[in-house]
Amino acid sequence: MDYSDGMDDSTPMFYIGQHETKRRLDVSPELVQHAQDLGYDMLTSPITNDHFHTRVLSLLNSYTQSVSESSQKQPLPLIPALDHPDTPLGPSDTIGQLVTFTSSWIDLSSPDPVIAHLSRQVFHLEIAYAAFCGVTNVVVPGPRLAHGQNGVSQYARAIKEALTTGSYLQLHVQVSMDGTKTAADDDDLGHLSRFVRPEYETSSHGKVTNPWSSWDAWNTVRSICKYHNRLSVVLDLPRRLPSLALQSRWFSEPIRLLNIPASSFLVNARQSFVLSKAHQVFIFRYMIMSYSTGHLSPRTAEDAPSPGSSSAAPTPAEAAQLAKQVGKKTSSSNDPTPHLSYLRYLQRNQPPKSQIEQFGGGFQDYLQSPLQPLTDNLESITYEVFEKDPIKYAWYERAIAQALRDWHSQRRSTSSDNGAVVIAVVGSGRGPLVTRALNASASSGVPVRVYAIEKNPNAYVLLQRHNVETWGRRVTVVKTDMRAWKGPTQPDGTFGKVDILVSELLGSFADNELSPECLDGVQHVLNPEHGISIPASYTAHFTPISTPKLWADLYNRSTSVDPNAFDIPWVVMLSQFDYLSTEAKETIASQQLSNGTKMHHFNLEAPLTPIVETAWEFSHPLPPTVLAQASLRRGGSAVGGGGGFVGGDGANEHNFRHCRISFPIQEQGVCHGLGGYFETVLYSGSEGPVELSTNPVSMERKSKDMISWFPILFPLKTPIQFPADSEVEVSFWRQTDDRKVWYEWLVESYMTVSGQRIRLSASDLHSSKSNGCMM
Ligand SMILES: C[S@@+](CC[C@H](N)C(=O)[O-])C[C@H]1O[C@@H](n2cnc3c(N)ncnc32)[C@H](O)[C@@H]1O
Repeated sequence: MDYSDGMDDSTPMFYIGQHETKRRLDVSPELVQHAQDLGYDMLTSPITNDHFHTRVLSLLNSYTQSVSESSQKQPLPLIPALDHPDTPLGPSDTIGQLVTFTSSWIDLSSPDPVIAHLSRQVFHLEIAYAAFCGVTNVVVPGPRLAHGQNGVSQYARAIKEALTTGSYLQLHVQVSMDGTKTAADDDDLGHLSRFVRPEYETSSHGKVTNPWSSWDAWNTVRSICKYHNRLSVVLDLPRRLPSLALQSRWFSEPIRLLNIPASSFLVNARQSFVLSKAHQVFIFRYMIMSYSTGHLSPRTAEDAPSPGSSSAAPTPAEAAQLAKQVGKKTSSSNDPTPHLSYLRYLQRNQPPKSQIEQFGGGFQDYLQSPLQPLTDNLESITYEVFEKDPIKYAWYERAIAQALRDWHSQRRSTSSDNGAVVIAVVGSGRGPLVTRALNASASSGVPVRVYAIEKNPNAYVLLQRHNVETWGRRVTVVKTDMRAWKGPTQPDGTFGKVDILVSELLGSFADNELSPECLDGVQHVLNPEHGISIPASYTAHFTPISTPKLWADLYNRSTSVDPNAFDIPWVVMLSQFDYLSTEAKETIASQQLSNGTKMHHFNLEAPLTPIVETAWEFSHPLPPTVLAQASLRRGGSAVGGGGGFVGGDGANEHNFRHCRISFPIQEQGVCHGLGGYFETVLYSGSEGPVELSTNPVSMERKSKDMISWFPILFPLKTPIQFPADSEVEVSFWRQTDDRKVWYEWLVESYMTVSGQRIRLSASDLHSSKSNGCMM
């Protein structure tokens, strides 16, 4: 089968994945087996059938009649318990292979109290029976958006109540990606909304046109349900996908199932069902995410399940029909499951994973407390992971080699007696940067004398071993805190100076592993005339993000094991999240279809660029005056060094930082925290800068495929909700006393109305002081 051909805009011929309510077809284990023989993983089934539906309608009819005949107030109708003919389901060994649906003809968000009351009863009867049978997956049609916010809250309340039933039920709220019609909006004759009394009628037949309305509704539902971990989304993919901003927002949500209606498929010139390029890109991204977040259990490429698509799961009636056809399957044109075959084709032809996706497999959205290499001694395995980075060490080698070449060409004097440039790798770990310094010397032809300084006594053993086995005893290994090192010991017992200080003490937010404090403390060994530091400078960057998944994780921690969870900056490979502030609105591109028509979609070639701002910068070496003042405050002498690390109040004042930055917000959203990144200039000389970056805006350009650092998350205890076209203002502090360094952060939301700037809401002032880094 060839899916790659030009696409046609004609309407597909048949539908799959509609859950069956009209017929009573019991979900037997044989039927489930048939579906699996056809290559499906799951089967969809309604929880109740039209027998039950008819019973409820007749109850409503008799109630309406009795109200019209009697002048007295009638008690609200009560639906009796389910009867055996009301449901195709029963407990069985195969119940786990079902995706079940609650009735789409009820209206939990109805403004009419009678309809709402009946709907709630139907819903709770169905949920209770599904839980009793051992069902795990229940799809609930989303709220009717035309009923407005009140209807959504009412709907959310019912969902919250349902979540207390059965501790294994996963409730999936079915919403359309772009606010268009969903199953809940069906207006067939049996829908309860047809029976709404005139005084409660809303514009429910009016079209909801805001594409963000279903995301808004979902946001309300999950907020009211406190980000419950058994509550997720079934997303209906329309034929034309909405803006990339809205798509990207959905990616940050817990999507468990994609529903791809047959009407969203195109037919190509070879009469095969295919999806548009935009759909393919969306599905590929979803596939990566589903596997990485454990939504789907990965299998081998050949027999991997369809991508969580309820479209790929047939109904009992379809499975029975397809089971009859399967024997006839001889050629591709006779394929009884063409949509499923196409999804499996996409699955086999996914784009290759990036370095970071390969390396980070299993780490996506996994919260880790930041390393504190100054206080703690790292284990060998941690160093081993660093050393796998294909970029970081190569870039350091480039930087050192360039510095040596410049040194040589500028005929600078050196701090050694034999003209060799003195290099000290401070915080050398197991020694990879020492090896790179020696390589740089060899490649540039500039002789060096190398010192390896490390305070971790265990890593020190390996450094000594390397020196004997690999470096030919060319390196002087010293076990000490770099701040206590007095410099290279000279033959006369005095201490010499260093020409180039090489260090890698950077954390995910640049300075969070106390690189500034350590480098200040060792700067006294650096040649004051022309000594250089690699890195020369580093900057911390951040941007507001939405990350419901991580917020839910932190909320659970904060209510159980870790009450401070929201006051800790977490290192995390951000995966299921959305940038809230992006460069200007996206552009529209059009694709010419083979029948001549044009299909418009948001420009996939120009993805949205986040706005990531610089919080602050640190440069090394410090100007001598700043260092002298700090040293005096510390109680040491203004010249020389080793005056002790921890001193009087204000000794580290020069490493205090503060910023207040405003981010434009294009679309409505919820901020759950700040994503933090860094950039560093290792060396900038006659050949231009050598830089590393984890900043999403520059990482591709500066250090593509670097894997050593994940971003850092500064979370917010109370998510900040804001409207479209507003502003988020972030205040950030790097605080320090004479013992510790920590961060404080505050997020506020503003909107300008008729020229007046209004403060809408604000987060708590968060502080990581109790978890700060000891100096
Ligand atoms: C992030 S690791 C980098 C190790 C190695 N340079 C690499 O790139 O693989 C930082 C190293 O610096 C060491 N370190 C941190 N603070 C130090 C200090 N004040 N004095 C000496 N070593 C320090 C840690 O023990 C650790 O080995």
